[in-house]
Amino acid sequence: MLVRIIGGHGGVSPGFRATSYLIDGKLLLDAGSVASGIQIEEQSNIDHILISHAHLDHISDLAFLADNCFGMKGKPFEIYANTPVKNAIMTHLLNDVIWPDFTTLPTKENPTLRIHDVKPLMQLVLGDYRIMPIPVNHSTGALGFIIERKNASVVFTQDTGPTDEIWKYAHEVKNLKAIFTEVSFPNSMEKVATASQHHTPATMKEEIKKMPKDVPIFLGHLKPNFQSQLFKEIAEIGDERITILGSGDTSYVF
Ligand SMILES: Nc1ncnc2c1ncn2[C@@H]1O[C@@H]2COP(=O)(O)O[C@H]2[C@H]1O
Repeated sequence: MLVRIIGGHGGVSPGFRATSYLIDGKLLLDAGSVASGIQIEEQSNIDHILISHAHLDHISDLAFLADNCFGMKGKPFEIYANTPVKNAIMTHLLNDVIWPDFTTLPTKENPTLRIHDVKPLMQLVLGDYRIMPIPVNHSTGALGFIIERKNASVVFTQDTGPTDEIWKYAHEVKNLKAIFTEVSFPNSMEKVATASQHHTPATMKEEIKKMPKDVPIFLGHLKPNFQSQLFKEIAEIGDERITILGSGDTSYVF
């Protein structure tokens, strides 16, 4: 499984892109930077898109992806989201006011985007991938995913504060190769992190105790304005398994 970090930050600023991870060029995990971060031909090769939650930094590029690839693919981008998240996207983004409803364009029968309901804890099979969507502690309907292909499984919590269920599932997974999760705010901003359901390095240090042992941990969603403080405080966790997602277009093979 090749995981390409198109964008791995918790905000947008020069050098920092919002969350979009591309798996094997075909399966996209969140649409925070897919349109701004990769070429249009690569965008049009994507088959399936998992959306973790409805916050703008995870869905904004659905709009630009649809516009870029309109009429190019010959088939829709198949999007999978929890029902409240799907409803939010349709009501607040693809509502023919903020952006055209690309789930009916160019035609209802053969649209640019098609959004399917994901049921939490019901396994989804998309091509070669088996995907378990698991509720996490973030905004309404937020899901993390455990994705398995052949002999590799990877946990993606996406945005979350301290959470439990996904770690219970992670302990049951065979061939777990990596955990992608988040640290958004420095320790001095723990109140904001708690209010907005995110981690600080201090809360991540506790969270790591719930995770399966000896599995590499990738930390993303750092807020752009707190990079240097976050790098320092994450180093102070003192865990050799940790890699911080950087600003470059980086890929990892599992
Ligand atoms: N209570 C809050 N106080 C300050 N900022 C917040 C609060 N709630 C949400 N936010 C910010 O709004 C952002 C929405 O997207 P995120 O969840 O990535 O990160 C969130 C925070 O950066």
